[in-house]
Parts: sequence; C-alpha cells; structure tokens
Amino acid sequence: MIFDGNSSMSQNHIRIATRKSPLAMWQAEFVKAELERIHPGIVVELLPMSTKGDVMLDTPLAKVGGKGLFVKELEVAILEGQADIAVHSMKDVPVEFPEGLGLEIICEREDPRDAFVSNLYKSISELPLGAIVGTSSLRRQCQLRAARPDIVIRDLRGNVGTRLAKLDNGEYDAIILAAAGLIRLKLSARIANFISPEESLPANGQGAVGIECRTNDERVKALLAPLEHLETRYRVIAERAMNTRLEGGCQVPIGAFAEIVGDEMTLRGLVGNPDGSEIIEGVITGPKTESTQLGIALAEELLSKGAKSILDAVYAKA
Ligand SMILES: NCc1[nH]cc(CCC(=O)O)c1CC(=O)O
Repeated sequence: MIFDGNSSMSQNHIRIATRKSPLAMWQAEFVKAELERIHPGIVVELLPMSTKGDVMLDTPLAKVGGKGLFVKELEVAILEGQADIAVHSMKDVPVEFPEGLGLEIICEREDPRDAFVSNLYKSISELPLGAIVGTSSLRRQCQLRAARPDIVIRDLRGNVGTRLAKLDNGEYDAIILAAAGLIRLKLSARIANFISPEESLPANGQGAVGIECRTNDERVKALLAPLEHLETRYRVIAERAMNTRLEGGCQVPIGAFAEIVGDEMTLRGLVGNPDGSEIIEGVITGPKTESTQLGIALAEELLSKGAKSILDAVYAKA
C-alpha cells in the first residue's frame, strides 16, 4: 500500500530522508533552511540513512552496477511513510521512479563544471607525461584520455573528503571532482582549475539538487513549490532526456550539458569509450520549452553517428 502523505503527523512538519555523506547532509540542510526561511514556523527534520552505494565503497562503481545505487533506500523510507521527501544530486537520480514517487522539484543549479584538483599542477595541460589522475567516472576518464592518452587513470571512490585525503597522501598527481560538491562543502580553495565544458562535458544534472516526494502529497508539494528553479529544470530535463534516450545508466561515458540564452537552449552531448579512443559529439539548439524533445533529438543524432555500438561495448564489459 502506498502511504498517504496527507496523514503525516502534522500539517507543518516535513521529514527529509538523506544519505549521511557530508555533501548529502549539506543538500538536505540546504532544503531544510530554505523551507524554514520560506515557511516560518515549519518543523523540518532530517532522517540520515545509509544506501547500498555508501556501503559498497571499495568496489569500483562501474562494477557495483544497478541504477539508483544511492537513492533506493531513501525512496523506500518515503513509500513506507518514515519520511516525506528525499533530496538528491540530480546526477545520481535514476530516470525512472517507483510507482507513487516523482521528482517534483529541481532547485537552482550550482556550478556544473568538473574541477581539476592537484597540489602540484595548475591544470591538465601542466600534467607531466604519464601522470596519475584519480577518478571513477568513465565520462571523466574518456574525455581526459582523449585529450591526453598518456595519462594513467586510477580508481577513486569515497566521499569528497576521502578523495581529497587520497590525493594529499600522494596516491595521485591530480583528481577530478564536481566543482559543485567542493563549493558546497566550502572547499573551493582546493580547486586548481575549472574544466570548461569545451574540454570535458559534465554529467547530466551535475550541480543540481532535486527533491523527490509522493506524487499524491499535495501538502508537501505546495510547501516545496517555491524551491523550484525553472531555468535549471529546463536544462536538467534536456540533459536527462538525452541520457534516457541513449539508455545510459549512471556509470557510462556520456556527457550532457545544456545552457540557455534568452529563450533558446543549446544542448551539447557526447558518448565515448572509456579509453577515449572514440568520441561521438553533437550539439542542438531550440526553444527551451522543448527541452525533452531537444534531448531526444540529440540522442538520436548521436546514435545515428555510432553511439550505440560504443555503449553496447561498455555494458558488455561492466
Ligand atoms: N557521483 C557522486 C556525486 N554526486 C554528486 C556529486 C557532486 C555534486 C553534484 O553534482 O551535484 C558527486 C561527487 C563528484 O562527482 O565529485
């Protein structure tokens, strides 16, 4: 039975299911603070939980497999009525939702770029021949190796603090992280260089926070509505639509990045193989209000240029 959100303990009370990582906690605290600012007197409670993705930290992400590694337990908590909402990094949110749940709100995007972090070098171009770079993202690996085939990629898992500690231990010459996570955790001083979308396309949804809740929970949806940021929604919807049409899981070498000027959206997309030896790129422009169609059309362009065989090969190995 799907829990009826309207029977929540009090009309002015919201419980947020969240992962326990510092970044997830920051995002949940951000939503709590926004709700408290907009609705004086509201009581917002955090329900920190562990997910499969948090527990299996030693396994390379591409091997853990399965969509929604970091969200399933949170969704169960909402469906069972222990929580009302879950706050996610849009980048980690699967394309499909369980019956009764939906991604109702997309908040304003933080910087969507990747960040180059190193104690020794200021940028990718400064890295010496054969430098060791830490990332577990096939997307980052693919684009880095395309530009610099000499670079050696080593796996890098864990939350942001763990990753920085591994860099500081000397395990890598440099690491690549999402700028948004570092900025939110007040660690932007660690960013040696922002990687432009021209150099490396970000992941779909990178830097944006989304809020999931019961689709029939009108009380909670009304409380959340002011947190919605329409421009971010258009951008993230286009990026996700491209990914969905490509049937991309959460760990595939796919980059997607939408920008809006006036009413016009420009969406760029890329599919590659992990070693960067093959990359298929495309760009499309159109009205921002047609973001889903733009994402699908760009995915179809990439597929017609050969993206399918690249993705099939990646999945066959995973
Ligand atoms: N895959 C983990 C993850 N999910 C969201 C972020 C960063 C913040 C964001 O994109 O909103 C990160 C860390 C990273 O990629 O460095």
